[in-house]
Amino acid sequence: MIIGLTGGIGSGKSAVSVCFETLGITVIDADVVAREVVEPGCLALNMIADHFGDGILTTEGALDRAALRAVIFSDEGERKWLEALLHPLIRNEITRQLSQSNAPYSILSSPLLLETDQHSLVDRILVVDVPVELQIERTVQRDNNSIDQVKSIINAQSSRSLKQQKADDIILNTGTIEALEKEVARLHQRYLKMI
Ligand SMILES: CC(C)(COP(=O)(O)OP(=O)(O)OC[C@H]1O[C@@H](n2cnc3c(N)ncnc32)[C@H](O)[C@@H]1O)[C@@H](O)C(=O)NCCC(=O)NCCS
Ligand SMILES: Nc1ncnc2c1ncn2[C@@H]1O[C@H](COP(=O)(O)OP(=O)(O)OP(=O)(O)O)[C@@H](O)[C@H]1O
Repeated sequence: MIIGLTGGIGSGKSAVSVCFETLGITVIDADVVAREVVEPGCLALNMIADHFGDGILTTEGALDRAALRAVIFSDEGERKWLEALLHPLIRNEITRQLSQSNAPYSILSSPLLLETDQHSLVDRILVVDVPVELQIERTVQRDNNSIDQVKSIINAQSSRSLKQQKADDIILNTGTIEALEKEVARLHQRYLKMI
């Protein structure tokens, strides 16, 4: 069984993932996979440098993630171009990693589970949910980004209400990390019974 974990930027996917990993569950993180497919030497990185120019690379030849983030969240056309290149590669690598899991069930954590065809890889959808104001507050604190930058990323993602509609299970992450751990432990017991 594969559980798709989603939620907007800063909603708490990584925090939830840590709780599941502590319980022995394999978590594949689409953001981590997205980094793997653009490592130096990969064809995708060369294509990104051809398209955006060498200014999108660091002096060491790696992807300048902050520079690309600034470009794609201020220009929808460029974001679509990047997604068309990377999403098929990300999906292939996710599928490969999921097939190697030996855990009782696995989790695919992805901010774009519902926006991409990644949702077809999962059996259930778990949404980690917070009000947009808290999402912005936690992201600004974590990433040291401006409120406007975070808002432009949120605008590129599906709405809170659409995620709630598509969810089989919802974790409301407005409490403490301890409350989150308890909620994950409860869901874990439910999932084990479903296998
Ligand atoms: C633009 C990039 C280089 C910025 O890298 P950075 O290290 O600053 O951020 P990171 O990758 O950790 O992403 C942070 C968050 O941004 C949001 N985000 C990232 N890409 C997208 C996107 N295409 N659309 C909407 N939100 C996105 C997600 O909430 C994600 O969790 C990177 O996010 C990227 O390569 N994005 C395109 C690939 C993609 O769509 N990844 C999402 C997982 S499938
Ligand atoms: N219940 C909580 N109480 C306090 N802080 C929290 C809680 N849950 C998450 N956080 C903090 O909020 C920030 C965002 O959480 P997290 O990184 O897990 O979100 P995410 O959904 O993985 O984000 P992204 O989409 O950017 O990958 C982090 O700094 C995290 O430590």
